[in-house]
Amino acid sequence: MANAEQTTADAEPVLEWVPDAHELADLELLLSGAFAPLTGFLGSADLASVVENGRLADGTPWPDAVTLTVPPGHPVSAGQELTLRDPEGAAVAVVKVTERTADGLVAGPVTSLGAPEHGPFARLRRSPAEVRAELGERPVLAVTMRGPLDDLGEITATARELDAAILLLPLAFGEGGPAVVRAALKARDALPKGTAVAVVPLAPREPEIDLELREHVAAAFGAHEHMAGPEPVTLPGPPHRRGVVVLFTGLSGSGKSTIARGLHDALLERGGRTVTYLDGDVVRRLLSAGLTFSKEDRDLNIRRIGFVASEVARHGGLAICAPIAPYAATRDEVRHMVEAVGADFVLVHVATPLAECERRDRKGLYAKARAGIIPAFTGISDPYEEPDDADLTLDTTGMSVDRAVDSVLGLLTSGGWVR
Ligand SMILES: Nc1ncnc2c1ncn2[C@@H]1O[C@H](COP(=O)(O)OS(=O)(=O)O)[C@@H](OP(=O)(O)O)[C@H]1O
Ligand SMILES: Nc1ncnc2c1ncn2[C@@H]1O[C@H](COP(=O)(O)OP(=O)(O)O)[C@@H](O)[C@H]1O
Repeated sequence: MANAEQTTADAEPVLEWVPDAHELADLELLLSGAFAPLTGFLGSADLASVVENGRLADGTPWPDAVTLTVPPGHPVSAGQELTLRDPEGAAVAVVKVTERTADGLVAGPVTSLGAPEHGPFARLRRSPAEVRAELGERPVLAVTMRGPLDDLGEITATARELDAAILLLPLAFGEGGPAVVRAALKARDALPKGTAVAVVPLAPREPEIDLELREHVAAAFGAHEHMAGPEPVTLPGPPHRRGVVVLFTGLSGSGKSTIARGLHDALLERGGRTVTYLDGDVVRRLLSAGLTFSKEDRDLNIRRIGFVASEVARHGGLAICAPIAPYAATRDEVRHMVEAVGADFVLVHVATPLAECERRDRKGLYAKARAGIIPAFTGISDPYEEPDDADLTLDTTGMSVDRAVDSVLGLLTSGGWVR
């Protein structure tokens, strides 16, 4: 992440940070006025009060912790300005930091550096003030939705009773966001003329808080009445249609690439799934060219592999990767990346013991590592954190390659990913 301290020509340090997707969505709502009366990220007093009794420290009702976390190692402190960037690097806002806590909280009012210009349905992301002006003096019935509306008749009848204009507020966040907006546009066409739509990037919270927050947002958009649309029923597709990433992890020489290649071939022979094998050598030559075997570079290598694999899985593909991936936290990051795109993550630990890997020493690397010619060699002079969350653990000592491949295929078949 490009979170750093940059230096401008006059040597003034520019403090910047890339918030996560949830924080960026909250930021947009703070800037647009949809989170009124909030004008910035909460400090510790407000936070404690909100958590304790659903009110800000001054007693104003507010249901949720709208906060920004910047790791304690970042140089920002109270009294400074922090520029917030989106993941593409565009500066979106400045926080005038009023408080910085030891556990990472950064609080303070935010100022916009320009409205979001792109993203699906950007033109429908209008501010509450714009929408209120458009709807004029009539009472407004706001309907917040996270999925399709199932009872347009009820909405029409309520609006008629109140003599109100209807405002659909699709709460678009993450992968499913565009589908919610499409559902709102479809509903608009079936509702009385004059029904308006404004997209609200409200990240979901736990149900009660979500509902309270929706009330606040609806009120900011000028609603006199608020209806919460039904919760979407999300039926994940069957596993053989879902994307899946199979990550082999283990020491050098444990058998990861041999089994991964065998699995790739077996899946192509069966057919029925699109398969991508991110070969370790190819990755190190292209995607991760120039990276070393330091902890930072190994982590970056694994994140890059995880990113590409999750893009494959996003579109329903099956991705196989076989790096050493020695660190548990980084493997976990990949799991989250994959799950975030609605795909499944399968971890195979090729747990062939070091002694056997060293005995095989296919590339002569262990001998060089022992001789100190290759520094920081996994298992010899660099750590390997054994997984405790593997879906399958294979010690290939005395095992044929076919049997190893069959056990992985068996796992994928029993999980329904392969038929
Ligand atoms: N210092 C050190 N430690 C471990 N491995 C080393 C090192 N230097 C080079 N090699 C060779 O690089 C291969 C491992 O690369 P990976 O990309 O899988 O490693 S990592 O996941 O980023 O840790 C690994 O290949 P495999 O044997 O296929 O695992 C080694 O051949
Ligand atoms: N059951 C098995 N599964 C995988 N590899 C095995 C097995 N039995 C012996 N081997 C041998 O072990 C070596 C593993 O090397 P490789 O697949 O390159 O490991 P890695 O990718 O983990 O570094 C190969 O020479 C392979 O033929």
